[in-house]
Amino acid sequence: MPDVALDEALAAVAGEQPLINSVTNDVTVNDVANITLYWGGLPVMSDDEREVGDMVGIADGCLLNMGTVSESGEETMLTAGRAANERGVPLVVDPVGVGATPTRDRVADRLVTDLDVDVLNGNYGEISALVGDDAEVRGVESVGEYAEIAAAAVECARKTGAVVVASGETDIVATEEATFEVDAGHSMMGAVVGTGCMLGVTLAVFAAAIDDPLSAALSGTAAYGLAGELAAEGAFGDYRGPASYKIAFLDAVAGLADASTPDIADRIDPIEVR
Ligand SMILES: Nc1ncnc2c1ncn2[C@@H]1O[C@H](COP(=O)(O)OP(=O)(O)OP(=O)(O)O)[C@@H](O)[C@H]1O
Ligand SMILES: Cc1ncsc1CCO
Ligand SMILES: [Mg+2]
Repeated sequence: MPDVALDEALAAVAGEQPLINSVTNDVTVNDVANITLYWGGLPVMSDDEREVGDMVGIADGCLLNMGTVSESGEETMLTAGRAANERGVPLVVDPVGVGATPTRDRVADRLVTDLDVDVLNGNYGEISALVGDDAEVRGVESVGEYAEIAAAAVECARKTGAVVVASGETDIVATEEATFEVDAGHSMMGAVVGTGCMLGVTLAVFAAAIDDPLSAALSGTAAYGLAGELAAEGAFGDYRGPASYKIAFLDAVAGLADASTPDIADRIDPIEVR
């Protein structure tokens, strides 16, 4: 098992205060910025082709989220990703909606082929689609059954060289060599648009502060789920539905370091994948 203590991970983030450049979608950009700050990082959203390489060059982490990608945005993401690779800046890719349309399939393929991706996150449908498994992605939503999701995540790790986080009721974290189930989170997280996008930038924050991408992915995924649970328990105020839950969840992220939380190691189980 890699090293995954929650207090150490949060202290590493606080110590680093990593600057994260997110090239992300127009839908959840503000949530992605705020959660970066609430973890203890610094957000910037440069997405101008002329500037983005320089900004990523001085950043500590980079997120590429193709949720509303355009023709020019595709080139901007590749420029940002190449700058990250050249400068050794940890790179996270969220191939939002891959599997839904041929355009998204092509963009996602370019991102994972042309770039060295450190951590790749997507919902079950997206991870399955990336490796050519049967997947039902309607717009950006994963629908359908994914009995083989762990095998798909391992195949995706093999194909991309990234640490893969397949999000859903149980999150799967996979490398070519090892696979883990992360049992943290709450069903309310699935009722809020953008929890996958915010997981992506969370992984960038943790990867910027923790050298080993697998430790970063495991601790980031588990910490994120714990915040979701604390919010659902009402530890950050009562919620009345998904909109107020989102606020409580963001407060839980900001307050996680000071909250009394169970450690994350017992939420992470190595699993065998055929
Ligand atoms: N039923 C559930 N139980 C526990 N956690 C959940 C559940 N549904 C979603 N989550 C959590 O919510 C987060 C987002 O996962 P999800 O797979 O819904 O992302 P997504 O489809 O990419 O979201 P979006 O496109 O809205 O950003 C993950 O951390 C996941 O663990
Ligand atoms: C709804 C939606 N459409 C494109 S990106 C996005 C945000 C959630 O992935
Ligand atoms: Mg998503």
